[in-house]
Amino acid sequence: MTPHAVVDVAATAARSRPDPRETAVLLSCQGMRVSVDGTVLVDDVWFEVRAGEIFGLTGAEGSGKSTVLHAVCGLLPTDAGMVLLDGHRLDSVMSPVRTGLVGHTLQEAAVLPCATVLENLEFWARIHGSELAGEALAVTGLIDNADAPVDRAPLGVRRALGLAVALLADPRLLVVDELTAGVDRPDAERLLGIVRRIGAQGRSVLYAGRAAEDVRAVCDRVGVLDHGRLAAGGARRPAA
Ligand SMILES: Nc1ncnc2c1ncn2[C@@H]1O[C@H](COP(=O)(O)OP(=O)(O)OP(=O)(O)O)[C@@H](O)[C@H]1O
Repeated sequence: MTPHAVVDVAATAARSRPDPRETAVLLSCQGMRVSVDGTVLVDDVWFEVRAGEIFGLTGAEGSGKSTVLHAVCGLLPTDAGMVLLDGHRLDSVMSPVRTGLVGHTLQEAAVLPCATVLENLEFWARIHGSELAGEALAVTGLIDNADAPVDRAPLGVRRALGLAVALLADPRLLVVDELTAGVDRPDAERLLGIVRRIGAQGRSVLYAGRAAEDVRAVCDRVGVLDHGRLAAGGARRPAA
């Protein structure tokens, strides 16, 4: 079945990575419905994220973006439809986060507020048994802020730390929520640059945010959520 209400942004720039329109489907969300205490939060949500693709979800406050992301990460159960990750039904496999298939920015990364950016990253690296702290530090550009105490670091640095932590398990799919909300413009641009770099490495990204301009600036294709349902929408991705 074909996902609907998603506009193909199409490739606008020459890329070194494979064209995501021609790669295998990594995430397939087929008619997802999520309810909490009998209230339907999202319903009939269809979209696909292909290998190496940056797929965006945007929509107004409360439209259901975070709900979809939590369900994709296995953190909220779906009660109708099907979510396939790498061809496997989400409800029939181990937590995609625990298995390292999916990494996300849905939890607070700066858990040691008085410690530095690097110490926080190393803390999470130990939790994940990961040796990728150096690589995560490099791709997020946090090398320059490694010694900054996180409680005094700008929000943009804390958000970049969230991305770095999410990369520690080397996930096939990176799930990113509200990366630029409340961040000043220069830092927002830096964060969007990190997402582009991560995509350029061939990793798939599911990127959600209220700031439609930012979502369109980094994504290959964009779906717009409206009151828990996917409506039309789209944008063009600028040249790198
Ligand atoms: N645990 C919950 N129990 C009941 N209702 C919830 C719960 N979580 C979210 N909601 C409601 O579900 C709807 C969708 O919320 P969600 O956070 O997914 O939207 P969003 O698009 O991510 O919003 P925002 O842009 O503000 O982050 C909202 O009406 C919200 O109030």
